[in-house]
Amino acid sequence: MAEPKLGKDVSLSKTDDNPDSKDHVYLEETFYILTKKKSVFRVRLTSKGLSLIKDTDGYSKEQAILLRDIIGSKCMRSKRRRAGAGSCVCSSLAGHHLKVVDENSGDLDESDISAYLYIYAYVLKRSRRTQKRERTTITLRFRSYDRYEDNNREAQKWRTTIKCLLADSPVSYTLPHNDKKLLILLNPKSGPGKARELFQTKVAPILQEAEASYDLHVTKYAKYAREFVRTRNVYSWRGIVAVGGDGVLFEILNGMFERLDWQQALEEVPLAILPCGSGNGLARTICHHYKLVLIISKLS
Ligand SMILES: Nc1ncnc2c1ncn2[C@@H]1O[C@H](COP(=O)(O)OP(=O)(O)OP(=O)(O)O)[C@@H](O)[C@H]1O
Repeated sequence: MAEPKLGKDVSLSKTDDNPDSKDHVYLEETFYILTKKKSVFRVRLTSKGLSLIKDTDGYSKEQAILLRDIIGSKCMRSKRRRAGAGSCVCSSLAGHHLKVVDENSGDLDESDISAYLYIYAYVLKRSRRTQKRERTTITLRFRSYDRYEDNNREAQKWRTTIKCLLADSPVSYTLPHNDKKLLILLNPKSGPGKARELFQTKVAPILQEAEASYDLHVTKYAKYAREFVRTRNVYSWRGIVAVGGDGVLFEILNGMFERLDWQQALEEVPLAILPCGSGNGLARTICHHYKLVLIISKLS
């Protein structure tokens, strides 16, 4: 059954910044929240990010998710319901327990023709003493059309536009693609020896949401990272990420400087550090210098 234009839902989390409303608007749709039927949301995708405008009784309130906090998005389809499970997908959505699966999963709910767009953001939250990034998922449900394929096309349009904006490439109907992977050099001995676990539990899921593919190399001995960077074709990666303490980044830098093409390599291949050491002094210094927030995640 075809839904009217308003027949779309959005579940969202609050943020405190507002993008400039004069920004270029790429896409705009109206959605409503099923739990609060009178709440109508206009969702805008602008060059600054997502703008969620709630209109109630002539009064309008705007919330925003800045583009710099958005890391990726994914189109999903609802999951086949098991016997005894709730019969209404919409109520699950309202309770944030919507079961969605990948489009090519064999577990699809063929009776739900909606396409769901999940947008992943890590929003900076400041309190008096701490600063942290909070994972936020915005779910947009597309069901204006009576065929899944048409709803999915709409959702894909949003996804492609978000991807183009994130990649800083011209907005088009085709996904921008960067076929280069990240090179991750991880020192399993750094700090309390938890780098591998931290990477798998905290970092890998974020890279997956961002659709950032990577080659992971675990260092086997001291000077492994240095030798690796000195001898490999570093241009085949889009960047090198040190996962460990100061030592592993120091090795990477030394490896770069030992190359004959060190100048070009340093100019073309960005370096990064994911602090997992004991002191992480270098990461702290870099963050302090660039006025960035250093967030050291702990295993729970
Ligand atoms: N597989 C390995 N086995 C033993 N040592 C290694 C291995 N891989 C790397 N190393 C060495 O471990 C040293 C220390 O690593 P790293 O700086 O990452 O951790 P850390 O000293 O605990 O952290 P921090 O410098 O923040 O205190 C590095 O200089 C590196 O040469």
